[in-house]
Amino acid sequence: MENLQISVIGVPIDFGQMRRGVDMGPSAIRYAGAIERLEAIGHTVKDEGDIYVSNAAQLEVHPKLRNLGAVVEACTQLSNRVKETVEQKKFPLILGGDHSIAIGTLAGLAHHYKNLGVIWYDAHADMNTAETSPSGNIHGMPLAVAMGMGHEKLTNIGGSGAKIKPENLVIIGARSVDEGEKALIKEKGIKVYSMHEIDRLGMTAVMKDALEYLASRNVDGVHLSLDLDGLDPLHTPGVGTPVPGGITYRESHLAMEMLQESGVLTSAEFVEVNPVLDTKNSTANVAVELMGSLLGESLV
Ligand SMILES: NC(=[NH2+])NCCC[C@H](N)C(=O)O
Ligand SMILES: [Mn+2]
Ligand SMILES: [Mn+2]
Repeated sequence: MENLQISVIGVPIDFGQMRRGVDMGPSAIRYAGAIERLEAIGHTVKDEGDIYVSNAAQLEVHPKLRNLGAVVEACTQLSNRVKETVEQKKFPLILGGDHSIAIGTLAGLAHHYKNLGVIWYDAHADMNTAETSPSGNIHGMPLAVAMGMGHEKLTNIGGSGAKIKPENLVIIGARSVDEGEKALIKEKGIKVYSMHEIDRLGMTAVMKDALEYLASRNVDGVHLSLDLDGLDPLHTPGVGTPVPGGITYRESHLAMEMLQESGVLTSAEFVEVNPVLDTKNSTANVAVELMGSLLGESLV
């Protein structure tokens, strides 16, 4: 296994949704031992600290995009930091924060990767716009924004236009998808492995197929965006929008191990860890354990 230079960037924001506390996610993940765990594998890990997010941020209020200004400000900073990290040939590992931060991550990656593959490990499809969103929560919108859809203050972060191609996206674990999102998935022909495919084919076949699909797209990098609510809330209770019937703990380790084995991963983010809703930091612990598998820890 290749030893990486990993830059850990925390994004302590909870403005992309309504359950306060997910801003403490980066701390919880650090306290669960993320840095030490990755160092033990043999990587060189630099904790770059957190992006500054004012916890009083009511920068711009928008009727259908909750805390728009605060999200734009944090994602703009994150986009710059991710861009710099890639330029320095380091592996960006982003700790959330709610999933709205993926807008910044993908915008930063897009400066370098012109044909990026994205694996979206999530109970949700996160491709609403202000028009389709049932909640107005921006954490349900990052994939739409990255595909170039939505409010221009969001789509212009890190430069205008689309940051990823719909045909380079793979969603794994979906089981709570809104009507507008379903229409968009159909329209764009997006590859989704819902819980149905995971149940039916098993995680081994799903990951094999997903990785072959991305390889066939000739991607120049692969970003993993892992929302802890992709797992079943039995394993990761500390999330704001839990959906029962999710991916198991073992299946998730297998998915991470297969992704590691493929050797294609170029960046990752772990989001939606909310310590206020958690029990004894168990969700942050799972995040760190999955990071271990993702970045090359071996069982024996
Ligand atoms: N990153 C997340 N947990 N997203 C949940 C989104 C839930 C719902 N689809 C919405 O738009 O509000
Ligand atoms: Mn989710
Ligand atoms: Mn999500």
